[in-house]
Amino acid sequence: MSHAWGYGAENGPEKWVTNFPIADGPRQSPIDIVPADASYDAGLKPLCLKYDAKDCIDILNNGHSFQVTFTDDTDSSTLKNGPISGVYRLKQFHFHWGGSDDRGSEHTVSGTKYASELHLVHWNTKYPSFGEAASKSDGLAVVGVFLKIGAENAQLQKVLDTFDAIKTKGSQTTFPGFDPTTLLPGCLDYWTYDGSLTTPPLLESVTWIVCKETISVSPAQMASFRALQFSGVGEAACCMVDNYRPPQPLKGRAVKASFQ
Ligand SMILES: CN(C)c1nnc([C@H](N)S(N)(=O)=O)s1
Ligand SMILES: [Zn+2]
Repeated sequence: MSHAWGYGAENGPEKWVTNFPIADGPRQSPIDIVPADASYDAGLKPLCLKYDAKDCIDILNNGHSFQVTFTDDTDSSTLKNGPISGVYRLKQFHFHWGGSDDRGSEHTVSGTKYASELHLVHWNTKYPSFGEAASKSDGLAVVGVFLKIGAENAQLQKVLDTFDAIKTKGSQTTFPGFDPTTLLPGCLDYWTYDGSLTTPPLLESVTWIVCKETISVSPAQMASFRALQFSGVGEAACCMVDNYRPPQPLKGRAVKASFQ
């Protein structure tokens, strides 16, 4: 790959293996979730997500997506229970989306693609930092939520209202006091499996927790996502669309369901 990774024909998901050979590893993400093949596990606990809006710091266009970053030096915004042991701290959340409403999610459900997918990224506090945790098989836990085209999402709109300030790569603005709980579906039934980061370095350190229930997003709101740019100031403008990795081979992994 001649330059940094991205989602274009020259540097996109099919090319990542050149610089990141783990792209062909045994526990890559995302995957196609087939509910009929998922086994109900009565031992799976309900998710315990407790977030403090005071931990929300800023929002950044990182050239691949936009991310909302949280202070993670205390256990005030955490994920517990579910399929994990111990306490995982919220680091950031971000989204993936398509160039049109018929695609954009990373995980799919029996082949169904959603318009977007929210990822809430957490790290295991048995390790001293996110960076340390990211290299451990039980280091990270990402909660995924599908965005389905429908009614306008008023809570999501609070995030979209910052977009004029983060249009181009590297731009950021303060974003205090946002509670990501408001982006979660009412029902927290989930599928879970052992996987990886879905962008380079594709580290195989993620316990994926994908919610069965979707949240809504309107077509107009999706158009706002697509007005963001992969490109930086002074570069040829390139709309931020199709920033998703397609499903990867399951390679014998089990997908468990927290519900019957
Ligand atoms: C360093 N962090 C927080 C992340 N690195 N890669 C991430 C991927 N975008 S994902 N989709 O969360 O695996 S998130
Ligand atoms: Zn992601």
